[in-house]
Amino acid sequence: MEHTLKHEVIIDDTTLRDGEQTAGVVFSKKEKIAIARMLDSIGVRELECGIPAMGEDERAAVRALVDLGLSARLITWNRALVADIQASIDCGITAVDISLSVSDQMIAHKLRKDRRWVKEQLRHSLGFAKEKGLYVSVGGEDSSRADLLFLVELMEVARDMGADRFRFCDTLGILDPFTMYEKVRTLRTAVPELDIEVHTHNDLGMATANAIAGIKAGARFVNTTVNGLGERAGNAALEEVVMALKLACGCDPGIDTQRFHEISRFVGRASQRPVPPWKAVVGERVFSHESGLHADGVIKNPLNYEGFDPAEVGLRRHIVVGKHSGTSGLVERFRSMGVELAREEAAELMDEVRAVAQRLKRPLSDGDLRRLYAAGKHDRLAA
Ligand SMILES: CC(=O)SCCNC(=O)CCNC(=O)[C@H](O)C(C)(C)COP(=O)(O)OP(=O)(O)OC[C@H]1O[C@@H](n2cnc3c(N)ncnc32)[C@H](O)[C@@H]1OP(=O)(O)O
Ligand SMILES: O=C(O)CCC(=O)C(=O)O
Repeated sequence: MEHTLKHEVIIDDTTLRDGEQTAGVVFSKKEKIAIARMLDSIGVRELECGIPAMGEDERAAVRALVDLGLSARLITWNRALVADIQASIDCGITAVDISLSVSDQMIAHKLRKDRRWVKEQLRHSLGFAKEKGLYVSVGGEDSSRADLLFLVELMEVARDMGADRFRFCDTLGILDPFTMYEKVRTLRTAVPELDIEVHTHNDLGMATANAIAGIKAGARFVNTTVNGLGERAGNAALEEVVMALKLACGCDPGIDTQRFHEISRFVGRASQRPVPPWKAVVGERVFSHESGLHADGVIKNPLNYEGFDPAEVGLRRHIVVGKHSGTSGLVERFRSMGVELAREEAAELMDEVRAVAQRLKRPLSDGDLRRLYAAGKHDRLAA
């Protein structure tokens, strides 16, 4: 496996399509516009923005997004049906994902067709889309369970008919990164003329890892959603994929990450799926340090215990005082409250700090600390 990325990576964010498919989530048109503007402004180059076949409300939202004149390319999701594609065209859309189930499981038991039908339907719908001058991603739903030779056949049809890329979907989120790498690499080698897009789900907690594996195997496009929203356990999170590309793969996809926290909070509210404080990259508390040795290390030099500067994603560092604290963390926390505490004084307070944290089952607030300090001072005066 190659460890450094040599090719460009384009983020196609599908918060407004797969993200909104999270069971129970609905974005208003206004929220869709705000999300699209935010993603566009931070440099996301492509937005999968809806499904015009759904009806008039969805079409109105897609049209409104088209009217924004964003820099990002807008792409819609379509079944391999001329009517779906026409509905996208009617919204002013010039790029479409044409989706077909490609695993034998789904071909037989969902579409209730056979491989020949899938190939024919691809030819028919892709032919229509190209005739209309559209940019096309051919979406292979359930690619991860499909026969690779059949995928190669479909990709060859797609390539020969002028498709712009093939979307390899781990629809059920069942792959591990090593298998993902091998499958995408095989397809990339077999049909090098057709770009690959990877779409991963988080059912086994590997959406981001699989997205990165697909990119490392040669995929040029990657799907993400803000906060990892999406069907079931969600998709690869935008903030995770971008930071992993930058920090673990040495590849900058050109995104201004400083607004990640703000965008995450907005999408959390709009989706009514609040972001857990421990959510990787954007969780409110992922730069909180309580453990004595960690707090000491991070105070001396943040790089000791932080892989990147919290400000890079719009967050702040917190020194938390609680059951696992040590003297350095306590001194630093008092300093931030305007109280200069000698190390010895802090050491004397430690037992009480632990006891309070243990009793309350939570970290100590500024108020708790002031009370402890005042009581300690009183004791010291009395002694
Ligand atoms: C993996 C994914 O996330 S793919 C994206 C899926 N997203 C969504 O489903 C959200 C939006 N969906 C909808 O609003 C509706 O399902 C619509 C408008 C697409 C279709 O609605 P309806 O016509 O009422 O049908 P329904 O929802 O029951 O869809 C099932 C039909 O679509 C067919 N179908 C499913 N996928 C495809 C495909 N890729 N290409 C062609 N037909 C397909 C099924 O075979 C079935 O056809 P049948 O009734 O002849 O058996
Ligand atoms: O484009 C496609 O075929 C489907 C994309 C998708 O949402 C999935 O497979 O999970």
